[in-house]
Amino acid sequence: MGYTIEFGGVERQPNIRMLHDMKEVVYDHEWFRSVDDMELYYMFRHLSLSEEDLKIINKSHLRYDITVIPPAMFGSEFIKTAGHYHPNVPGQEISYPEVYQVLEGEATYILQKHVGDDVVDTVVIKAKKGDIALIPPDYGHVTVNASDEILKMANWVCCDFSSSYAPFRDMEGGAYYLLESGFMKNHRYENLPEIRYITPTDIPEFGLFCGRDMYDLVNDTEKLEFLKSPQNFAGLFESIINV
Ligand SMILES: O=P(O)(O)OC[C@H]1O[C@](O)(CO)[C@@H](O)[C@@H]1O
Repeated sequence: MGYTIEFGGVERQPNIRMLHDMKEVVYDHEWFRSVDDMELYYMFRHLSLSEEDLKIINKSHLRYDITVIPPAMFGSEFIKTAGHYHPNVPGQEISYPEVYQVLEGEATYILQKHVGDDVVDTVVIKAKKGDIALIPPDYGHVTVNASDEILKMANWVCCDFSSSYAPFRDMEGGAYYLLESGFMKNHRYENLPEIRYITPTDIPEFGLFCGRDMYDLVNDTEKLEFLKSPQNFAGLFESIINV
């Protein structure tokens, strides 16, 4: 099967996340056992509109990706990404952040912050077309498509690290599942905080504006410095996540 997109006049081939990749993290294990493997979502990584842009992006140690998540249910749970954390920036006590923009459809971003063994903060950002959602340093994150439309979203991220999936797998998913009936705590996590809801927002300091295509930052990659050196922007991240 597969799914392709056209970007920069080129047909792009995705990495495909299969249902069986999600064995440990789905809420409804009974449903999981009752269905065959299937394609879930499509990840188009390292995109650029031109060769010139690609040189700039690579030189800047950045990555622009598009992810397409068609609507689906995992039994009673809405389709979601596997969930991952980013590692710390070498030599720093802070992990790499990321920024998403919804290109089509609606996204529900579920963020969780770990301190030691505990999740100390859980944040939900509901985003629609054009909206910007920042994943600050030290927040693991899952994207849910809780709609009946295709979700297409883009991200800018530093390309110098690999994501860590084990914390989500080990806990059988994120801190909260999003079910048809609403958010459900994952009881494998102890003392979970209640969800805080924040809204997508412009971040002028990073050149990010809801409704303005963030791909254009390829022409102003200094604005994306926060993705590589988050330690220099800690105060700003705090003010964005703690509104
Ligand atoms: O890596 P996951 O958790 O499957 O999430 C999917 C999306 O997240 C990213 O890895 C960026 O964090 C995208 O490249 C990818 O398409």
